[in-house]
Amino acid sequence: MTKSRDITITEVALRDGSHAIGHQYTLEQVTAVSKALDEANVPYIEVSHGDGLGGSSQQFGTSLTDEMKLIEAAVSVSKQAKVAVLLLPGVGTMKDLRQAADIGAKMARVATHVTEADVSPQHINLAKELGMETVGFLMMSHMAPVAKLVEQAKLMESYGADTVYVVDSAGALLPYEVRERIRAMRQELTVNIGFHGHNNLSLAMANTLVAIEEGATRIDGSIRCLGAGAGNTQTEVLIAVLERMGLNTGVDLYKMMDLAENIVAPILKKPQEIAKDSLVMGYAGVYSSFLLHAQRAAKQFDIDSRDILIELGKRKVVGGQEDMIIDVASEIAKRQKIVNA
Ligand SMILES: CC[C@H](O)CC(=O)C(=O)O
Ligand SMILES: [Mn+2]
Repeated sequence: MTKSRDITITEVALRDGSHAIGHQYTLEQVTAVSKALDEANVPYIEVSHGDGLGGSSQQFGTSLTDEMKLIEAAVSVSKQAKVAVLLLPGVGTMKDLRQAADIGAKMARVATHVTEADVSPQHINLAKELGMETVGFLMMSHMAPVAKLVEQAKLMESYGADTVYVVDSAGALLPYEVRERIRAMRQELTVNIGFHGHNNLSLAMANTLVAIEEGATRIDGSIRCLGAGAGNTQTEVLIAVLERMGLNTGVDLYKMMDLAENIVAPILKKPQEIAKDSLVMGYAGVYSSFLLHAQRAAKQFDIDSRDILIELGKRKVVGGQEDMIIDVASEIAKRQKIVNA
């Protein structure tokens, strides 16, 4: 019999990692990764477009493969793992959620900007009606003070979320900021608390451990750091660290290392690292999913991608405002032309 898990891992490479590869997952890749994750006893595998169900578009990036086909493939090879989907109300629809449930997704993670939990009740309710486990996912958590975050988390709890996540979308939170957020949520909420980090400031692991110390039991990771920006907390490393701490995830470390090395590494065009742009994202508090968009815009306008990211951070641009990246790039280019004239 499997020992009960102290920490429940959701592997997000097949969703968050979609940003890192321009949403170009193939059916073969998703099948191979899901099968190996299932065999390693990972309990939840998230599969969707990087921006969640319905994200495939010019604005966010067009998927190579229909995400429903990818979800179906993951479900078909998962014997014990449950497949999760992400949904941003306004991007994904009720119809998308029904279809995902029909083909076997068992968990719905309903994501909103940290101050906009009130757009999530219909989707959380529908997920519950469909018999799915529900998660409220408060993105860009660094942008709200602790009291506001707790207020929004309580709203999601009141709508029926089984778990509420602090999501450090920009990889901008410092360990003490994670501590105060998770501690306050633990005091005020009765549901599970989760943490989703990004490694732009090399703090994803430290932040995850602080979150666990303060009572988070649901943790996201991406194998080989295959996530947006510099990636997420690296799942196989986290499993090793938690084992050293005497915390059981139920996940097989050797199988995860083999999967990372043999199947996931070849998917990455180059190894994940904290390069200048991802570092600036953490520093300036910019959405990790903006990375490739900003790099493309920098090329188009022949300017420094860091200038775009710094300006996006100043303007507090949030998910869904990807069109601002081009606006900002074109303004910077014009300004620079005038200065250099
Ligand atoms: C745009 C959705 C986003 O990638 C969700 C997420 O993983 C995050 O905010 O970190
Ligand atoms: Mn993320």
